Amino acid sequence: MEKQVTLLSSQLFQKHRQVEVVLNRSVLAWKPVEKSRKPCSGTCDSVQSYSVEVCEIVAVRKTEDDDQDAAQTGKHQKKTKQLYPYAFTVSYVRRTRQHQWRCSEVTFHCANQALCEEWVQVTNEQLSLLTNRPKSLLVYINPFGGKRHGKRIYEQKVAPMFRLAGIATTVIVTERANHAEDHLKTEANLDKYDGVVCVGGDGMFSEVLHGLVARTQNDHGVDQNQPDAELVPCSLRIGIIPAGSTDCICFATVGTNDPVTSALHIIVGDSQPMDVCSVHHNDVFLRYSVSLLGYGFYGDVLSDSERNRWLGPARYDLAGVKTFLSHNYYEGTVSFLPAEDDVGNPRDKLQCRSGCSICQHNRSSKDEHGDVSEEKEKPGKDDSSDWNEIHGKFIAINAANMSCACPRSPKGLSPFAHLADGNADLILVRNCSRLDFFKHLLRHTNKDDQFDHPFVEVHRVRKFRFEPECHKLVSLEDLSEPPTKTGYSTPLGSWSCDGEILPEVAIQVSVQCQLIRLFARGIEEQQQQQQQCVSDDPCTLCALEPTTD
Ligand SMILES: CCCCCCCCCCCCC/C=C/[C@@H](O)[C@H](COP(=O)(O)O)NC(=O)CCCCCCCCCCCCCCC
Ligand SMILES: Nc1ncnc2c1ncn2[C@@H]1O[C@H](COP(=O)(O)OP(=O)(O)O)[C@@H](O)[C@H]1O
Ligand SMILES: [Ca+2]
Repeated sequence: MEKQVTLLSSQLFQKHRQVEVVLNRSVLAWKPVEKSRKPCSGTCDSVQSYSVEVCEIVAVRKTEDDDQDAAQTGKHQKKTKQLYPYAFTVSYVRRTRQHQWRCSEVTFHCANQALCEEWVQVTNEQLSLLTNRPKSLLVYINPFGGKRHGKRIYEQKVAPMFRLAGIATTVIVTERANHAEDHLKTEANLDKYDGVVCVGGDGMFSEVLHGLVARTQNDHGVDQNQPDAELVPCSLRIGIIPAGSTDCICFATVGTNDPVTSALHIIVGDSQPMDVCSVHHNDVFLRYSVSLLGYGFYGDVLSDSERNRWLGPARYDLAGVKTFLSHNYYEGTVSFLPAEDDVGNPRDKLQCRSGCSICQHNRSSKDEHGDVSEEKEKPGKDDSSDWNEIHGKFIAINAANMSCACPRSPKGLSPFAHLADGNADLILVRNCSRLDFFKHLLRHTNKDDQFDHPFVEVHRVRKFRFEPECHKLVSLEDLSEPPTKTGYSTPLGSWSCDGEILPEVAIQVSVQCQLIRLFARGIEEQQQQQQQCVSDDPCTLCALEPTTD
């Protein structure tokens, strides 16, 4: 282990007490010089010593007089200011409950100006060594996503933090659907940026995904229409500021749908690789999917919800109840190529968490530059002989490329699916009674296993195909127009692809391992959250107020 060299160590003043403050390359720590009179009285037996990892410092700056005046009104404070007239403030990530992050501040007062400036300078030097942090971002805001708060959320909660962290931004408020996608495909000068941020829901994320992936393939001469084309990974990371209706891509990669938490993950420069499903109809590229490809129930919910967009997120609940009551099923054939044996299975109870070993296992198949290494080329399962085929009548066919955890279903459609393992979980719900289907749906909201029903099966797959049984029904040619997002369901049903209706029902899907990266780190284990107890003010582990003198 690298020996930690102390870069700075001083006795400073914080909250009217003297503290020993130490900075090394990875940690900023401080503790009262006198033995703390009031140790944390919670269960964590933490003494009053605090530490913040340098990689979780948002900014350090000289504290302006105005800030000090506002904070210091009492007699003690005035005395502090006389004795220690110079001060600097460190803003840092503090973990609160349920994976939420907040930006906390601590101010240290110094007796002399040179010392204060040295602290600001040396800490800033350490921050500038963190090369994974974005310096310049291209931001797209959908002003009509979710409850239509996107612009306000960005301006009030996110922009001030980006400014604090010294991140330059170009902000585009979209004026129409596909504005962000078109801009990314053709106009945007991407060399200027370290990442792209979307403010909105899964649909807005999908626009940025399509824009970036298409641009990258174009730049490298890769034809997206070729189902077997080796797609080139995108170099820019994508950040999501959740302001949509479902926000499952944000929720499943960060652990919460909170704009401030997402902004902090962007600022600290997190990186989470993600699989992307490519969807083709014959040899024509249709769309990419990151969250849910759903046929039958979820396709019908989406088709129906589109006509009630004005309802905001509640449109899905209304459409959900209507679709549930109509109780349609669809006949067809699903064929799939199973995942390799060593990547777990959808019921193994191994949740994808920050630093997930199953996803790491696959990371070795793509190096940092996205080149394909031997591992990927090794002879694996043969595409032709290992395909399985299932014919049946299905209420729902869902391909979850990741858990799809969201506020409606905190464990998600497939709780043990992985963000970056190169596979998707294919869930088949066969025709069953309304009551049985209701029981299955209800299990998405509690701890019970939603796959533990005789009419449900689930497979981890690398590729799959679907062919509807259309000969008994109206053929596609008889329909005057293809199914559109304007909302009607056809006798054949339709696929919802991350919240967009696909124009075809017969599709071929292939999981593209780690095609993109997000400004996220996957959901942190509870333990990872608790490690920071000593740095919290107040101590979040004990949920106590800070012990002030
Ligand atoms: C009985 C309660 C059952 C609750 C079941 C909840 C399951 C929720 C799984 C959600 C998976 C979400 C996957 C993500 C999809 C998104 O990409 C996509 C686009 O998002 P965006 O609008 O933010 O752009 N969103 C969606 O497709 C929305 C899916 C929402 C489905 C809600 C279904 C509600 C079902 C209610 C049934 C109630 C039966 C009541 C009987 C009396
Ligand atoms: N300015 C705009 N006007 C209308 N539609 C837009 C605009 N910007 C983006 N969209 C579209 O709105 C749809 C929904 O956006 P999203 O942000 O996902 O919200 P929600 O989660 O409520 O569906 C997306 O399909 C996107 O293409
Ligand atoms: Ca996956």
